[in-house]
Amino acid sequence: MTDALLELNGVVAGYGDTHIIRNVSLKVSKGERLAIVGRNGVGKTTMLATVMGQTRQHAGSIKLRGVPIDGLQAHERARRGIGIVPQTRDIFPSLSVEENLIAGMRNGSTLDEAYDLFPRLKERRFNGGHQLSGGEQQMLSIARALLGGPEIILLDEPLEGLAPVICEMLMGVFGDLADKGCTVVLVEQHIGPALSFADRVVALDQGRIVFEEKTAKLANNRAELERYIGLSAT
Ligand SMILES: Nc1ncnc2c1ncn2[C@@H]1O[C@H](COP(=O)(O)OP(=O)(O)OP(=O)(O)O)[C@@H](O)[C@H]1O
Repeated sequence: MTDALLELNGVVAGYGDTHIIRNVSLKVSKGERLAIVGRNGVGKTTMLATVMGQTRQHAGSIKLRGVPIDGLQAHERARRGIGIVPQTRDIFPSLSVEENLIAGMRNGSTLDEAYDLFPRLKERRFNGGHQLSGGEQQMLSIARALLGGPEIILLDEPLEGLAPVICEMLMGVFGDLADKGCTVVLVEQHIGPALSFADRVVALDQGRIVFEEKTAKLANNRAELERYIGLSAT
């Protein structure tokens, strides 16, 4: 038995024969808010994709609630409770907002859940995905993932390219989700919001975890974290 909701042990993964994720071991507890940070190209997206079963896993194991999920297809992992909001958002441009949402529905979820969360999507429900602003597309991608009823949600740079007011609103939504017991893994370049949101931060460099700390205890080693991410943590 394990108290980790998600557990990676010695995971090596990449695309084809390449090794991008190198010997990563990480436990994520139920209800935890985890931030994953790191410079461009260090493997953050690949790590989330590996959890989702979208890369080639060369070694190690991934468990959800103590049960190995290695070898499962992405849709099977989704059915077991892992949701992802990819950096590319991956909405269907030719479908309406409502059709995009219906594509993500599972477990008796309703459209109203999405519309209560993002009233803007209700106003735009008959518009095509391609007609949405960047912020609306991100709302749609998040709402669609949530309609799958995930127990853990992986968010890949959800604030990228969005106006500050939208970023603030989305961070509020992620906070509410976590307060309701959903485990949230947030990959973020905006280190300030990531650290205010998270209970724990992990930094990646060249596919390895090089730093791990509870955010409440960061005061003493924040400079070390900043060295790894190469950004001012503001
Ligand atoms: N589909 C792919 N096929 C082959 N290599 C890939 C693929 N996607 C990413 N890579 C490579 O994997 C490495 C890690 O990329 P990844 O996107 O995981 O990094 P990241 O930390 O998320 O970067 P960013 O912050 O820019 O999104 C990079 O060298 C990238 O070129």
